[in-house]
Amino acid sequence: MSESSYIPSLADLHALKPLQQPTYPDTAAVEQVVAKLRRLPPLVFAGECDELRAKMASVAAGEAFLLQGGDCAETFDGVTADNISGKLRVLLSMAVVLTYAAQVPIVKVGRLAGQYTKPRSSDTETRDGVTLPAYRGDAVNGFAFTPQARAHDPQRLLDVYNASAATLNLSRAFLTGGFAHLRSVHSWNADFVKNSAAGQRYEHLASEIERALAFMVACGIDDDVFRTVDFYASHEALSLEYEQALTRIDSRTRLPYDVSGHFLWIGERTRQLDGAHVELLRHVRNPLGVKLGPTTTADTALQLADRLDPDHEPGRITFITRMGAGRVRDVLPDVVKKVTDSGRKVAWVCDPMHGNTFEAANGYKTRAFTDVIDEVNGFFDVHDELGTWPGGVHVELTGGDVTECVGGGDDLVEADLVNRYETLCDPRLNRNQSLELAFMVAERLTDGRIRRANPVQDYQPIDF
Ligand SMILES: O=C[C@H](O)[C@H](O)COP(=O)(O)O
Ligand SMILES: C=C(OP(=O)(O)O)C(=O)O
Ligand SMILES: [Mn+2]
Repeated sequence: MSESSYIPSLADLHALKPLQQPTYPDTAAVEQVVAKLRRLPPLVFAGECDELRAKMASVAAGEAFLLQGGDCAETFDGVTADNISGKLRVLLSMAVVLTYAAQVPIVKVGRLAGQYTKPRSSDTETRDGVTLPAYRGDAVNGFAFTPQARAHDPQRLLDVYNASAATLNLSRAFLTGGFAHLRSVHSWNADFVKNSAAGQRYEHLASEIERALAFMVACGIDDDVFRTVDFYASHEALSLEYEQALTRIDSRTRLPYDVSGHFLWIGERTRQLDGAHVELLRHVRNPLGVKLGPTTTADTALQLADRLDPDHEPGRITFITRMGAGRVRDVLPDVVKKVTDSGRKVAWVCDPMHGNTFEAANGYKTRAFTDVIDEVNGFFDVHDELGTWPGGVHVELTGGDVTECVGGGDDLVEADLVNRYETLCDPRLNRNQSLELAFMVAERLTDGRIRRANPVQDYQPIDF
């Protein structure tokens, strides 16, 4: 743990030649925006970040499971009540499936209220012979394919702050105001999934929960303890201007926290050991994620852990592995084994999305649900084999009925992608596919729990 109040300056960070940054033409305008951001109040309370770090320590210790999900790229237009409640609904229903079926405490973290900046494979995009800057998320530029929209505009960082504040405000209101009450477990299911196999499975489980709650109430137990849930916000800490301006000294501890979100992660493309993103985040006290792709070596993971968490603080580091379905079984074992053998207890989380993207024949960027499931199975297999804890999943999803990933119960095919392809960056699981994933993960967790409880007996997986 860094016990110092030191916060690297933006000039020092830029001297490290950060990757994936916007090119702002007007430096005075950037300075003005940063000065405004510095005056704005924190979006989250540092004490909440400590609370989440303690929960992530339970994940690392094998006593809880992380569910982290939301859009690949949030958009300013997407800050609507329907959209926000849709994402919360799907996350709450997934969490209830995991908690009830697998009987493991679930740490719930949204990819929201700050997920506005995207690293890209290419700096430019070409359409019909016209080349413009690539879309880098609403924090940087607009999606419309015009030179005006694609120009990098620092004023957008203030819009990110406002959109994130509105999203957090409504999320907190929903989650503490009754929307998340376990009594509402049926109402989180959307009409369009009620008739699907996953939707019906969910309805069945929701009815069981309702009966259990009614039983408790009849026994004289107040079910008000189920009225609210703990929920946290996370995003990739990519924009140095935004993240540095929102890094503040906490009045309780006198230590720096990045108060733009509770949990921040460093992306696969910006996790260089001596890079600016590692430099900024190693000085903040938030729980941190680091994405690890298929080229990661155990040494790299260990060096990152040493740099970001020199004191081996419980809950500080989460490695979010995204190796791809075809690589996870080859690459992950050595990384997990060597990190574990070093005595480190990190949280291991599977992102089954980013290693499984491909372009469909009709040009849409998509992912196959079978690959997503295959990577999650590979992740569980590797941890089962090593006796380590598969600590969570990190998923790009939405509450809507979109058609962005192929496969799943509705058997979406490439020709369906055109119907509701709404993401501005990567394809997300729709609500139905997300629920199916939750049931699959719950089965793996249940199998593991039974195996641990009865190590020498044969067992029949429970059908719920
Ligand atoms: O969300 C992750 C990245 O920003 C995204 O996968 C990059 O996509 P690209 O390869 O289309 O640039
Ligand atoms: C950019 C992302 O992932 P990665 O860094 O793993 O490519 C992301 O999670 O949106
Ligand atoms: Mn993505």
